[in-house]
Amino acid sequence: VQGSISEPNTCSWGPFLTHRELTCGAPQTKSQTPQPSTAFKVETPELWNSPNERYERPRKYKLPTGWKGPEHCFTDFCLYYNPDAGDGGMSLITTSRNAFIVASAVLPPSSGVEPTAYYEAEVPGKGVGLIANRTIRKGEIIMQRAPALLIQSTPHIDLEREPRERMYQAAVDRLPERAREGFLRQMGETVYDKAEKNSFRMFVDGDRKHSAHLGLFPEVSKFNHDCRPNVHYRVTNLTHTTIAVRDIPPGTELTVSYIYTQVPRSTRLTQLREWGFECTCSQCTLPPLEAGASDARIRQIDALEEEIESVMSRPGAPGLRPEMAGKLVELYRMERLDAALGPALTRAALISAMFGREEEARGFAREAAEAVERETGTGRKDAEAMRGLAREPRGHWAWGVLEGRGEGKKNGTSGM
Ligand SMILES: C[S@@+](CC[C@H](N)C(=O)[O-])C[C@H]1O[C@@H](n2cnc3c(N)ncnc32)[C@H](O)[C@@H]1O
Repeated sequence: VQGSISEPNTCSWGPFLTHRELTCGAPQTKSQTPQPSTAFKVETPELWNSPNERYERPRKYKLPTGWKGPEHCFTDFCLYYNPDAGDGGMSLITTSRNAFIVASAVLPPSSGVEPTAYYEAEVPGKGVGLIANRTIRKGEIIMQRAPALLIQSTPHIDLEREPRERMYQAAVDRLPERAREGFLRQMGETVYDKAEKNSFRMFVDGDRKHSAHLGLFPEVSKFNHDCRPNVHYRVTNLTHTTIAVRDIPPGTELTVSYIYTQVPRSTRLTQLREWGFECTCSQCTLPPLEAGASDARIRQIDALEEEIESVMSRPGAPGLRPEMAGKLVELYRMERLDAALGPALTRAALISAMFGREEEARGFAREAAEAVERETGTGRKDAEAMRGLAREPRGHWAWGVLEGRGEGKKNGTSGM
């Protein structure tokens, strides 16, 4: 599973990392527009005191008290560990610089809903999964966790099997008992296999060399995949956060998406096969007629987003129509793409504001702020901008710039 310490949405849709796909979030570019801050930049501002700090000359990386290592080195990569770090112990296989960054980071304490809000159970066709024990409300944080194990991608890919297994085994052995047991309960035969099947991609040092890591969060790894998940996850500042994107009734499985899902079913199935399993989620197993209708909606979403993007990039946005806003959001909702609503609601709010449709603009903007925050974390500029629009649409830069145009012109004629 993926994510980055920094840009919250970076990679945060494709879940478990494989070395087949090391480019951060490659397939997701499209869905991220129009929020520039969620583009696939790999930045980790939260871990540095000043923007320049990460460019300072290398220094001696003296690890804070409690950290041990280096051990079991392979070229630049060694094992470091601290039984008191994170949520109950952390092991790192990385460079001394990265170990310093991670060891010095101040992580939020583990949090989320009470442990009895969900339970583990066998889910037909998927292995073990997580089931809601009570209604989990949209917006509730289910788990916020630090990694138990971080492995830099280079040794994961380059190291030969035997020394790698020894190094990984040592990293797991250094974890306190609870974290070690959690790690070993993850799906997979060997330690390497478990890392392959259960890790999230993370970047500890922006776009610098050796920044990419596999992050293992044993509790989080019990979420199964669904192409229309009811839980969104993000990886920011070394922390993995899962959050409900709709109300989840008791007895329902909690799911995240391992891939970018706004593609036709056949593409999703192929990607998940590469991943090593045949997807049995409700969307993948739809009868042919419904699967066809779903694919058609995905194509419609694509076409509409492209059209909106294209017309909005031209002066006066010729061809933009107010009804495009509601149509886009409606398609997302019909497809149950609740985990990816932020950009669509943001677009809808802006279009409504441009045409001076106050109530619509306020409504979309309010929802957009919540969705963007769920998807990218709190304190983001995009969410703040949407809150501003919801509060005071008439004060927004987009307000009324296309007012009086487009009403009744349903077929793309701009009237400009
Ligand atoms: C990270 S683990 C999820 C937890 C796992 N089910 C377990 O028992 O520990 C990922 C694995 O779960 C299974 N899985 C997850 N989602 C699935 C789905 N939608 N359809 C079929 N198998 C799924 C696959 O075997 C996949 O490799």
